[in-house]
Amino acid sequence: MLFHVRMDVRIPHDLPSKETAEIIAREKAYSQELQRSGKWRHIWRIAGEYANYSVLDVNDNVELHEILSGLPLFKFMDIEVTPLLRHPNAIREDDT
Ligand SMILES: O=C(O)C[C@H]1C=CC(=O)O1
Repeated sequence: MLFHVRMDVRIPHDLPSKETAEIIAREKAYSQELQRSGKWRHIWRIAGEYANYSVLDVNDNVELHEILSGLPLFKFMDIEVTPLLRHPNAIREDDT
């Protein structure tokens, strides 16, 4: 199942910089591992914002929730999820 996910990151300004750097490093490792596994298909920076658009390919809503709630930055994010399905006019065969 494909999901489009928007993540807006709002790290409190008073979080110590060492802690911020450590969370961001863990976030990178976590998302890159999921990208390597194929579960996290796309991640795009939204120009001018500390936010991203991502496409995740997961088994079900439960797995999506587990992945998103496991993000090291989860508690500092606003997340918006949109379920996707194949468009009837799509011509790419390898993109279900
Ligand atoms: O958009 C961001 O920078 C937050 C984030 C979510 C996954 C990731 O690798 O970075």
